[in-house]
Amino acid sequence: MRRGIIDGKAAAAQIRRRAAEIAARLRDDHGVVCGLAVVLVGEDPASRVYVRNKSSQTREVGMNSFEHRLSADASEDELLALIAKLNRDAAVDGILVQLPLPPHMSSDRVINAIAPHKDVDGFHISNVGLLGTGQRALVPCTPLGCMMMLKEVHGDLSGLEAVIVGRSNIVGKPLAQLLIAANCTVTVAHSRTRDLPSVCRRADILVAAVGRPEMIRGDWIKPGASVIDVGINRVERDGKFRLVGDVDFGEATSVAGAITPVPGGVGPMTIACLLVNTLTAAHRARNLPEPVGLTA
Ligand SMILES: Nc1nc2c(c(=O)[nH]1)N[C@@H](CN(C=O)c1ccc(C(=O)N[C@@H](CCC(=O)O)C(=O)O)cc1)CN2
Repeated sequence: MRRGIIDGKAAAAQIRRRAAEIAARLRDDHGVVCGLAVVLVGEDPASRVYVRNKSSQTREVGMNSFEHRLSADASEDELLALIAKLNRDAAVDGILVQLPLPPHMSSDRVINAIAPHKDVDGFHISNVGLLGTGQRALVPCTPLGCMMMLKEVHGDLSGLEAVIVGRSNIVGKPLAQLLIAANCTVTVAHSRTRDLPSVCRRADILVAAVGRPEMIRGDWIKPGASVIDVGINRVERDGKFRLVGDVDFGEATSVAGAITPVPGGVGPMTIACLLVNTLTAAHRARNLPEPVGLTA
């Protein structure tokens, strides 16, 4: 087991280097330039940053990036028409609609309109079902990044006790499926869990994905446990804004065996895994053998 602070930025950079090699091989050996379409609806400042980063990193690894922006008052039908066009576009291997969507749109309807084989977020109901039944799926990027980091720390996860705090569709639930598939014993805790601190203390792997700044305290952590902090919370301290996770990092570092920081932990891995999923989708669409050394 590797101990200490898990450097998500460095791990993501390494994945991008490997993604660039694979994209180059696709281009040189098969004449295919992979394409990722990213759709942003509205002007949410954080979403704009994430979309910009996704597009620039896509281009950096040698893939095509197609950015589509709709105004916040665009209709759901307009968005569905754009998705239908991208589904038909042979230059587009992956489609991603940045979340959250404005309140007048149904994210379920929108996500389920994406062709499942281009759903590089892994949110389409078909990919959710495939993952849940242990079949080949496109896997949501944040959970995929968490698994890569955990495998780097532990190697084999078999038999380990994992506690995930948070039951969202995009992190908690898919990560639970991946950890089960890796032979962990998995508990998904949430806001109604009784005596959350003692549930957390059971964990060899503790994942915090609740969106509550520094909720997980040092004395909730089993000594030596691996702590994966998925939270990204913007808080004001002494008149300045800063990012903190769902884990009290200062308290947790002296107890945990390994821990992801915020920023610089899970976040960068999310975007790197999007590139991985786009390459995976491009290989599967052409019945090419999937590249080795990319997934968890
Ligand atoms: N369609 C999707 N929408 C959203 C997803 C997603 O996976 N697919 N996840 C989040 C946002 N997100 C990617 O889209 C994302 C969030 C954070 C980071 C990141 O690198 N964070 C940095 C800090 C950045 C900052 O300064 O604000 C870090 O943790 O180091 C990347 C991607 C919701 N929407």
